[in-house]
Amino acid sequence: MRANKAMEKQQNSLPLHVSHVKKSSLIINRSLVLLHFTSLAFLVYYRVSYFFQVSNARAAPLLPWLLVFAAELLLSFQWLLGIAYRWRPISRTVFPERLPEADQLPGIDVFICTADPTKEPTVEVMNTVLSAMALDYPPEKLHVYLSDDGGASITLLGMREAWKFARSWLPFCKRFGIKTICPEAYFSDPENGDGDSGNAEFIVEREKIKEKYTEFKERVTRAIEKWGLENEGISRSRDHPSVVEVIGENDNEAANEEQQMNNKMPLLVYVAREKRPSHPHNFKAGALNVLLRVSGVMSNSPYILMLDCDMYCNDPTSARQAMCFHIDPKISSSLAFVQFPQKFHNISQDDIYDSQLRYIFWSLWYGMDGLKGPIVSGTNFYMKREALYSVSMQEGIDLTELKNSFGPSNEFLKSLRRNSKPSRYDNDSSSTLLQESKFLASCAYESNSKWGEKVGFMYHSLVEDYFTGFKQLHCKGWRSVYLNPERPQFLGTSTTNLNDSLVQGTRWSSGLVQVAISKYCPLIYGPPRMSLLESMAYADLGMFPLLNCLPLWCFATVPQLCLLHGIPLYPEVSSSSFPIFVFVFLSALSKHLYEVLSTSGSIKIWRNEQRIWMIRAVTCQLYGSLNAIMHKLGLAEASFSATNKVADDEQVKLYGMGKFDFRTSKMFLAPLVTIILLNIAAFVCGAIRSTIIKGDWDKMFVQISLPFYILVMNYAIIEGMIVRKDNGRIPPSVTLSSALLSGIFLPLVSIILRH
Ligand SMILES: O=c1ccn([C@@H]2O[C@H](COP(=O)(O)OP(=O)(O)O[C@H]3O[C@H](CO)[C@@H](O)[C@H](O)[C@H]3O)[C@@H](O)[C@H]2O)c(=O)[nH]1
Ligand SMILES: [Mn+2]
Repeated sequence: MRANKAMEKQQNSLPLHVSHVKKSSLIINRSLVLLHFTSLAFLVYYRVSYFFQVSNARAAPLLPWLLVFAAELLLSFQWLLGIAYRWRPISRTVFPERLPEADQLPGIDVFICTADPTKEPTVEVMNTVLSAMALDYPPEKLHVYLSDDGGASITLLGMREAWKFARSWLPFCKRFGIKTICPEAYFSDPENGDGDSGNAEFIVEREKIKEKYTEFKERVTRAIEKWGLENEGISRSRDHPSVVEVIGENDNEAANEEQQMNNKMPLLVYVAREKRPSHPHNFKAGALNVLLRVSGVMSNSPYILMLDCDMYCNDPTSARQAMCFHIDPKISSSLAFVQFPQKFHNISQDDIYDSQLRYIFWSLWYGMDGLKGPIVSGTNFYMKREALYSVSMQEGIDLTELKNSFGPSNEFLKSLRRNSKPSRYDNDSSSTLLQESKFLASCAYESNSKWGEKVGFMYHSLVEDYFTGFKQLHCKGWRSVYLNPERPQFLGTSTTNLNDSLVQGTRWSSGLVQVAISKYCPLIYGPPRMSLLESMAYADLGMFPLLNCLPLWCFATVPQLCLLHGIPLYPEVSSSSFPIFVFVFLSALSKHLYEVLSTSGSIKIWRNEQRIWMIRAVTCQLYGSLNAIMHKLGLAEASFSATNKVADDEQVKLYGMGKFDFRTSKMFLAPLVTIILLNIAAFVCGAIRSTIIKGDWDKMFVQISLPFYILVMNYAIIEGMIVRKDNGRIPPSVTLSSALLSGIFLPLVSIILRH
């Protein structure tokens, strides 16, 4: 109701947000598309006409030739899909100062997920909780829920401690206008300029709060030590009943103080859903669905902010910024969510693993915003609750039908109808509501319902965000917007070592390919439901692991093996078709270079991104794709291994120096080492053979240049194999065994290729 009033008022006043098309990128992008398209057309013409030559006029056996052509086609197809992102990039600005009065703003529920207290340190998780509580929003309209999939008592204890500290932290932030509302970030950077350092009162207060924060951390750390000893070797995360606790509920002293000082606190709720080994728990999507239900009966805010536990609020204004879109009557009825970028506090200058996902958040999402909006990106978005329920909530819907979709809780069904009227959790009904919440968080609740399939977050894929955004939202006509203000609104912990980055990449690839090879493949499921460009953008993301790993494996091996046998696969330097290949290669590189440079990157960043693109394609994208295929065949189970957020000093140091940390499994190292060894062999032998012995270098020019390029770009791997002596190098045993394996395996492949 209130939100509606706010909307009416808004109708006639100044706009809350504006968008503008990025004209110069649009022109440059479309020109590059035209150039690249023309050169690709020539390339395909060359290959196809070669194919129709009389067989004895052909210089190469058919198989390797077909393989490189297929690889060229796959990469070209991927490029074609990617046009969608470049077509019409837009950017947005908001004017939160034009928002209506606080009492007219709609309620917000914040969902934070944590899964494992050993990988996700409790103090860090509590910092996320505290930062969310300190958002600049009316406290009675803000409700923070933490889902603990670890079911760990230490997390609950951490919440109680965090609540106590919040009673000092929140008023402090408000009183002095603190922007860095995450206490750890605030206190670890004394020069952040937040607050008035000339003000004596502020300085005294800050010292007091700092002390309180240190005490808070000490109490949690002591509790962790105790908990660690008691729980050594026991894992409760898979077998426990549901626990729901409203934090600070029975704290009478606090309640009095709240009243006296007019110092209201947001509602804070701990939820550990029931887990039983016999029940699939559907990872993060399962946790989010439980939070949707529990919050539905407790606060039922019409908007939800989703946060991972490793992603804290770095600025108090994101909620108000997001509301600039959500309460705008012109777009509100079709707007599902406002997405902010994922940005990270632990990125080094070189960012060798592309941990900041620059490409996605600095370029692709602007392009999607010009279509129907960016993809749900896991965290940092303000979602309309109703969009996830995917039923229109008019009165009079059949009750059995609702129960079939949403499960048996009457209390929850009631919340569906009150959608825009949040009912604040109050003491009178507390024990019945808690009972109901525990029921809503039990594992049996979802059986015989449509949760995960038609309602809430989707279970079908390990990348629940991508798939939910696609099937539940954009395919149903909802739209989204992307907002990337200068000051990062959220800051997270990214993976900054090779192992974590590849493990995470394998999970993402597997989840994306799961969708791509199902009936929900965006190219098939999308077009009847959304525009072609939008389907292409979704398809590009869903298929990129497949569209990268196959061609890159091919380019890393086939031309090289053929070079060793003197089989040419490309036109000779003097041929009129030679420039086509040079042009395609340069045009592809320059497109990427333009995108890096125009988003404040450097040539070094460009090189690093090219390198990690190659490394990922032949490792995690291959394994992820295979995993998805095996899963489809019923040969593998889905597993979500959460990334490790505990920093290791040595790893951090190597990452900071821009040096690879090769301490990862053989599964990832073996392909890298094998490919490098093959390329060294091909380059050295091939160059000698075709310049000195045979003198056919102009026929072999491309095939000699390719391994050269690969080796130069990936010098870091050679260095790791041969030059480096530190702990992060590639163990000589791995190099040796890869050499042995390829010594046996490659001659076999060569035999096949020659026939
Ligand atoms: O069974 C689980 C597994 C994970 N999580 C939580 O999910 C979040 C994301 O997990 P994380 O290990 O940090 O994975 P990332 O790869 O960093 O996450 C990215 O990829 C995920 C999909 O794979 C998205 O959900 C995330 O938002 C996105 O940041 C974390 O808060 C976890 O605590 C759960 O709640 N339950
Ligand atoms: Mn994460």
